[in-house]
Formats: sequence, C-alpha cells, structure tokens
Amino acid sequence: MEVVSEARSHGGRQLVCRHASAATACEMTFSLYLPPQADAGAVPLVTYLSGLTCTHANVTDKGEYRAACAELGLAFLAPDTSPRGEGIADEDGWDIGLGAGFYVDATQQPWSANYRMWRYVTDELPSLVAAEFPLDMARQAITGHSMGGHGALTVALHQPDRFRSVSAFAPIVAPAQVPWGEKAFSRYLGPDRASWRAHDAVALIKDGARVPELLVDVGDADPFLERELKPELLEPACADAGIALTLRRQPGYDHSYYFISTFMADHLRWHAERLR
Ligand SMILES: N[C@@H](CCC(=O)N[C@@H](CSC=O)C(=O)NCC(=O)O)C(=O)O
Repeated sequence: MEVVSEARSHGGRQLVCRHASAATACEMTFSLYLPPQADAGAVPLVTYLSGLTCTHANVTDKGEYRAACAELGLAFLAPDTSPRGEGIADEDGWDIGLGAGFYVDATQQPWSANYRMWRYVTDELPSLVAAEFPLDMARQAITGHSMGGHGALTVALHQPDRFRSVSAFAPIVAPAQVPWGEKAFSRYLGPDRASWRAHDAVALIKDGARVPELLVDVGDADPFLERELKPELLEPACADAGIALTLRRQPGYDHSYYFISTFMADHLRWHAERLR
C-alpha cells in the first residue's frame, strides 16, 4: 500500500492511499481520515460508500466530515465506487461501468473480470486498513449516499453483527425496482431477478434480513427521489420487520454534497453514540 498524500486536518491526518487489489484486479485508491485520538490508540471506523460518478475524492473534498470526526474520535474511510484503469469494462452513460460498481460482485462477462466491489468493500479493504492503521474493527459503522446508500444498507443487512449502526443519505432503497438498479443489475448480475434480491435493501428486509435501526435523510427537492430513490418503500418494509426507521425528509435539499455536508455531522454524532 502506498500513501499518495497526507495532510494535517483538525489535529488528525487526512490520507489518500493506493494499493493493488486482488478483488478488483486493478489498483484502487481510497481516503482515510484518522482523528487526533488515533495517536493514542485504536479508534472506531465509519465507512462511507459514495454514489454514481464518484471516486474517493468527492466526499473527501466536499463531505465536511473532518471536524465532527476529530471531535468524536472517529476514523472515516471512503473507498472508490468501481474498478478503474486500462482494459476495465465500461459502457456509455454515467450510471453504468466506471464510477458505478453498485457494490456487487458481477457474475456476467465482461464485468466479472473486475467489478467485484462487494468483496472489495466487505473484505479486502477492511482487512487492509485494519492491518495498516490504528482502527478498532469491533466498533464499525457504515453510511453512504445514493448508490452508496444502497451499498451501506445492503452491506449492513448482510453483516448486522459487524456494524453497530447504519445510516444513509438519499439511498436507492430498492434498486431491483428502479431504472438505475435494473440497468446495473441486468449487466452485472444477469437476467435472473431472483439473484438481485440479495442486493436490494427492501427485498432483503422482506426476505428476513435485519438491523435494529436505520437513519435515512433525503431532500424533498432531490430530482431522483420519485424515480430512483423511493425511500417510501422502506417505511412498510421496516414497520413489518420491526426495524426502527428514522426517515427524515429535509425541506428544500437536493441530491448534492450541499445536502450531504449539511447533515454529515448529525449522522456522525448518531453513529458515535452507538459506537461508544
Ligand atoms: N450526471 C450528473 C449527476 C451524477 C450525480 O448526481 N451523482 C451523485 C450520486 S447519484 C447516485 O448515486 C454524486 O454524488 N455526484 C458527485 C458529486 O460530487 O456531486 C453528474 O455527472 O454530475
């Protein structure tokens, strides 16, 4: 692993790192913020999964998480959203291919050669950062935005014992039912819709997956709300499953990092309470 850049921020360290990934068979870049408390011992880890078109850099530059992480003693990990590099499969459109890995392990050619983002974010990257940095992996939380909100929800629903808390900003809650998800899953997972259920938060909950509670913020001026995000589908699913859902519709907010950064500290405080 190579540290590409390091900068002091709020008394801690903002790192950008690159490494050769076995999961995606290419070089991957991630960012990691270590709060000042990491100088004295292992700190809890919040993983943030980003949305379509993003690299690690979008939230690192615009997410405004560092002041709260420094105050609360939280590390903040931001992976990339897809494999990248020469020879990696891609297709026209910002909602498929590069920047749009959808946090699944593709089973279909040509995608399956590199698009193994599930394995990357659930196994390879956590193992790497646990070995390299002072992180308390018994205290983990996960969050994300849009496609990354879908990733955070599905990862936590599959691994409820690993994460003490899960939240999301404007998540795609039922990708198998909306155009972004149908496009990605048909390419990456193939035509058998039964195989999509393992990567659809609403379907997972209906099929018995459980977390104790969820915090979800959406902006009511988000242009993707009705067609792609459909947060209302979470409400009956969580009610039937006994999952305590806090779904907040924030007036006037859109889908951008202006929205995410407004509520970032709020989410981090919510996670910190559960990571104590
Ligand atoms: N075509 C636009 C819109 C892409 C966009 O809004 N991407 C969101 C995530 S959407 C769901 O996963 C995003 O986070 N963009 C990055 C940012 O810094 O705002 C475009 O290409 O900009």
